[in-house]
Amino acid sequence: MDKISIKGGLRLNGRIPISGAKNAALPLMVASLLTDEPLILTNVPQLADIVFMADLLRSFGVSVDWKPGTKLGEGGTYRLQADRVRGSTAEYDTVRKMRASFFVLGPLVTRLGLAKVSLPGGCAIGARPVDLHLRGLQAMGATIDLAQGYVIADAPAGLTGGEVVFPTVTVGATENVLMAACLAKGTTVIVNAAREPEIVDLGNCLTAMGAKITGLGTSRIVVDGVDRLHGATHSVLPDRIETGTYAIATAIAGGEVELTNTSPDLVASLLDVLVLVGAEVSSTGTGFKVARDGFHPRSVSVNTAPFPGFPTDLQAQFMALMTIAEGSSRIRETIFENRFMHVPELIRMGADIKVEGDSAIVTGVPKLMGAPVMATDLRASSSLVLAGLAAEGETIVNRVYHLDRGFERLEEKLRGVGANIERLSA
Ligand SMILES: CC(=O)N[C@H]1[C@@H](OP(=O)(O)OP(=O)(O)OC[C@H]2O[C@@H](n3ccc(=O)[nH]c3=O)[C@H](O)[C@@H]2O)O[C@H](CO)[C@@H](O)[C@@H]1O
Ligand SMILES: C=C(OP(=O)(O)O)C(=O)O
Repeated sequence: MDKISIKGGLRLNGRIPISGAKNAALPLMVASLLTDEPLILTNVPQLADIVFMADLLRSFGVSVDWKPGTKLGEGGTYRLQADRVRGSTAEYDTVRKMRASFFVLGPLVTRLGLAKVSLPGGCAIGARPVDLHLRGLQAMGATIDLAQGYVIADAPAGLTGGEVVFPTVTVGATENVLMAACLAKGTTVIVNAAREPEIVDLGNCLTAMGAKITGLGTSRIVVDGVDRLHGATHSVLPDRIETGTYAIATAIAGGEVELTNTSPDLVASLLDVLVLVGAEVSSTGTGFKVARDGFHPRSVSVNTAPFPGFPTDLQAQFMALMTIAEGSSRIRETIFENRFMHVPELIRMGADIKVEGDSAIVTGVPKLMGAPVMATDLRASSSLVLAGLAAEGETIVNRVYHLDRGFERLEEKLRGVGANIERLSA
């Protein structure tokens, strides 16, 4: 299994081009199931999860062709065409590896009247139930049965619009219901919808495919069903989690880095906090710059929250920064109940962190020390890379396959701004 070695202590300087968002690209690829015409997606990042999704869609008879981008940060182009959909079962082995596989449930049942998708099960960051996905589709007339670990959604005469009220903000269930509603008969109203930029991106693509959607980016989305959708070309929005991760990398290592092909608006909640930490942030034509020069970061407390709040997917990376800040911070995780798996690993590097219920109390130490570490999920792994940038000596991050799920050419991007980082192939 590959490992990543980081020799810490170097400041970062230069430019990092940001890739397309994994969490936008995955549901956008699934949206191809809603039409028999080609859906062309550009700025698609080259990641393990994208390859999984392409394989899953191929298993349903979708033709998937792609060509990679040529430059660092330039995404690939995917052409997906679901004119001969032949299957409607997403097997356990695929859904287990990648939870976004569950997003096919709504599109398959609305297009074919039947879908069978494995329950995803728990994962490293929490139980992650799918009850709200199912309740949403039931509100649109689907019959849901559970058998041998599979969800069977049945709507032989198609779905009908309804009111879907989410008691909790859920990105995935909003996406599942949004896609299903496009081909349902009548109007669907999604109440307490997620407002994440990835939902807006998906909605914009569906609109380009002929869907009738209003309220994107608000907590009330209204979809008037249409008989059919057509093909479209859509560019995947920049990855705000990758953007935020490299912004924090600059704050932890010091130096000045410009993040291009992105927008400060996507990570406004993080940038507000980084300014309090002591970083300088300034917009540029194609993104923004982050700089931290000559002084220690200050401690700032954060609570994770749905967009536009502080993203749970940046919590681990921000915690790495707080381990070397002056003073103490409280980092409260409100979205997932078990998203502190990075804490013991950061402690192995010399951090002072105590977990109290849903919060981690981080007291800054003068320096971290390199160590062999390993994380059990994607963003936790990236937090260990960031800690390694600031640590004295060598950090070896094991289980690199987590990082490959969500960070395109991470070593190359960090090396390009002066980090001493390399992949050690097994
Ligand atoms: C592929 C993708 O886009 N993944 C993102 C998506 O995950 P995902 O879509 O799985 O996360 P959700 O927004 O659905 O989860 C939010 C909360 O709702 C709960 N919940 C969710 C569904 C459900 O049926 N029942 C239920 O109780 C979850 O357990 C969690 O506590 O949003 C998360 C929250 O921003 C991010 O961390 C993930 O990176
Ligand atoms: C948690 C994430 O992904 P997933 O929802 O696929 O587990 C993530 O992207 O940080």
